[in-house]
Amino acid sequence: MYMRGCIRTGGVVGGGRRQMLQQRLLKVISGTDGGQDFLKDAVSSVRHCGHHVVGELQESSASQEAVHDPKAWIQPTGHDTGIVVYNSLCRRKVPLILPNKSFASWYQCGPTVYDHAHLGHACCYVKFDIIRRIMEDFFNIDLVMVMGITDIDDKIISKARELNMEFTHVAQTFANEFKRDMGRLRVQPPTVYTRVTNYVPQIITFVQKIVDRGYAYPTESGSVYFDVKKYGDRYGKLVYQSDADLAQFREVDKEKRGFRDFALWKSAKPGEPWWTSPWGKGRGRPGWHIECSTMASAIFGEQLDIHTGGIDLIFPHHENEIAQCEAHHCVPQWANYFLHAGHLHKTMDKDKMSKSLKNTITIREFLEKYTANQFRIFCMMTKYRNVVEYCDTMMNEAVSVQRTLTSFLNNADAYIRGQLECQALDEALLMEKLGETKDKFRRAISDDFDTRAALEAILQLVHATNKQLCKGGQVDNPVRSPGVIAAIQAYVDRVLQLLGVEYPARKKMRMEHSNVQMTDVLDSLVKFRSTVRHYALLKGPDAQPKYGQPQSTAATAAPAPGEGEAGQVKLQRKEREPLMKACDEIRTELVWAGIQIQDRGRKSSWQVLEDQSIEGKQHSLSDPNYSQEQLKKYFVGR
Ligand SMILES: Nc1ncnc2c1ncn2[C@@H]1O[C@H](COP(=O)(O)OP(=O)(O)OP(=O)(O)O)[C@@H](O)[C@H]1O
Ligand SMILES: [Zn+2]
Repeated sequence: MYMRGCIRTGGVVGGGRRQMLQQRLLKVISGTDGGQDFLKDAVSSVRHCGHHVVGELQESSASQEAVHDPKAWIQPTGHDTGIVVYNSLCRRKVPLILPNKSFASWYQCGPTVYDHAHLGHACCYVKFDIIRRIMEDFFNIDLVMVMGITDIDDKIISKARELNMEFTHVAQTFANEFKRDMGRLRVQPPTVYTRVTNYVPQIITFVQKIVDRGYAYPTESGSVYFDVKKYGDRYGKLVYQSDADLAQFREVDKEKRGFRDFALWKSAKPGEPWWTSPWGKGRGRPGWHIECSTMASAIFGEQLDIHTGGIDLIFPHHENEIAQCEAHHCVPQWANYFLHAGHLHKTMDKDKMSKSLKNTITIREFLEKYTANQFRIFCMMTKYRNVVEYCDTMMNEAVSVQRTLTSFLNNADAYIRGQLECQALDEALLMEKLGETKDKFRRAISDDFDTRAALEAILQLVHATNKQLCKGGQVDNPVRSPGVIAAIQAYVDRVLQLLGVEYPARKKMRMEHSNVQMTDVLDSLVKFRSTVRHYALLKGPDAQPKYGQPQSTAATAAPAPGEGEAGQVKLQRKEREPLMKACDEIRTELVWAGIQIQDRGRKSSWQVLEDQSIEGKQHSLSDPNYSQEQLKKYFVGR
C-alpha cells in the first residue's frame, strides 16, 4: 500500500528552470530517466514544499491511504490479462485488469488537424498500434478503440485565416491526410474516429451537468470554467500541482475564480466560429479538454479501461479530462489506466518534434527515403515510454535489422525448397533456441510491452539460425532439416506479422492457390537457369553440365591448333557467353514481375520482392520513373 508524498523542487522557479523542471518532471512521471534519484533528492526536502508533485513514495497502511489520499489509484477487479503496464495514474507497473473479460475500451487522443502529420505523430501512433496488436492478437483481448480528432481550435482558426479558407475545410483536409499517412505506416484505424464538431450538442450537455453538480461556473461573457478549488483534493491524479506551484503561471483572466480553473466552454470572439449555447451571450465553442471527455463518454459511458496519448498530454490535458469526467459521472475513477508514449526528438533538438515549433519531418518526406517496415522496426527499438531520438544512425540500424530479418526469411525459404546448401544443421540446438525465444518474447511483451527486448529475442534466434544456414559451402548429400527451419521461419514470420511488420507480396504468394502453382513454375525455371548458368561458368575441358547439353555446334568446336588448354578455356568461355547473358537477362526481366533470383554458389533461389524493397523506396515495380537501369544496378550482381 502506498501513500503519496509531496516533493519539494525549490522555491520560486524562474522561466528556464521551470522548463527544465517540467521536462525532468515529465521524465520522472514517465519513469524513463533517472526518476529514482531525482525523487529521492526531492523527498529529502519534502516537508517545506514550494512545488508539489505527488508520487508513490512511502509505504503506508491501507487505512492511511483511504483516509489521506483521494487521488490514490484504485485497482480494478476482473480479468487479469497477464500483462503488467506502467500506469501514469500510480507511476508504477501494475497488472492490467479488465472488468469485462470479453472487451476492453480504449480512448486515444488524436491530432489537432491544422498541418501535415509528422514523425512525432508517427512514432506515437505506431507504438500504440504495436501495443494494440499485441493485446488483440497475442492476448486475445477484444478492443474497441476510439480516436478523437480535434477539428476546432485556435490554431485551426488561425491557419484558416492564413489560407483564407473555411476552418472546416482546413480541418477536413488535414484529417484526411492524417488518416492516409497512418494507413501508409500500417497503423490500423481505430474502431471509431470521432470529430469534435460532430459532438457539440453532447459537449454542451456534458458541461451543463458539471455546472449543475456545482463544479463549474459560467461567466457573463458566456465562457464556462471548471472550479478546481471546489473540486478539492481529488484534482491532480496525474501531476499534482499546488496553488503555490502554479501561482507563477497565473494568467490574466478576470473571469476565472481561481487561476487553476480551466475553460470547458469558450465564449466566441469576433470573427471566430461559434455554436449557440445556454451561457452568457449564448455563443461559443468547446474548450480543448472537454472534447475528449465528452467523446469518450459518449461511446463508453462512465468507465474507461485504457487512455493513451503522448507524454506532453499528461498535464494539463489528461489531468483536466479526469477531473471533468469524474465530476460529471460522479465516479471515484473514470479511466483505469493511462499510458503515455515518449517523445520523438530530432538529434540535438531539445524540444520534441511538433507542428507549432515547426521542426517537423512529415510522414511523406520520411517515406520518400524509408519504408513503413523500417519505421516500425525503428519504433520497436525503444520502449514505448522512452524518448526517441531520430537520426540517420538510428534509422540505419533499423534498416539493417529489417534487412537481417528479410534475408533470414528468404534464406529459410531457399533452404526449405532445397535451393540453399549447407552442412547438416544442429537440430537440437535450433529447437532449443526456438523454445527459449518463445519464452523470452512472451515475457518481454507482457512486461509493459517491451518491444526492444522482444525484438532482441527474435534477432538472437535469427542470428543463431543464419549461422547454421551459412555452414559449409560445397556439400554433397547433406542431411537436411527443412522441418526445423520451417518451424523457426513460421514463428519469426508470425511474430513479425503480429507486430505489424509485413511482407504482403510474400504472403500473397503463399496464400493464393494460383500462386502456389506459380511457385512450382518458378522452382523449375530457376532450377533450369541454375543448371545452364553452372554449365556456362564451368572451366576447363572436363567441364560437363549436369544435364541438358546445349546443342550448339559452336559448343563442340575444336580449339585452334597450338593454343593448348588456356586457349581452350578462353574459347569455351566465349562460346558460352550467350548463355551467361541469357541467365542475366532473365534475372533482370523477372525483377519486373516482382521476383528476385539470387545466385548461391552452384544453386540459385528466388524470392518475391515487396514493392517497397527496391532501394528501400516506395516505388512500384511498374513505376515508369524507375528505370530498368536502376533496377539492374540494384539487383544484378547481388
Ligand atoms: N514529437 C512527438 N513525439 C511523440 N508523440 C508526439 C509528438 N508530437 C505529438 N505527439 C503526439 O501526437 C498526438 C497528437 O498531437 P498534436 O496534434 O497535438 O501534435 P503537435 O505537433 O504536438 O501539435 P502542436 O504543436 O499544435 O501541439 C498527441 O498524443 C501527442 O502527444
Ligand atoms: Zn485528448
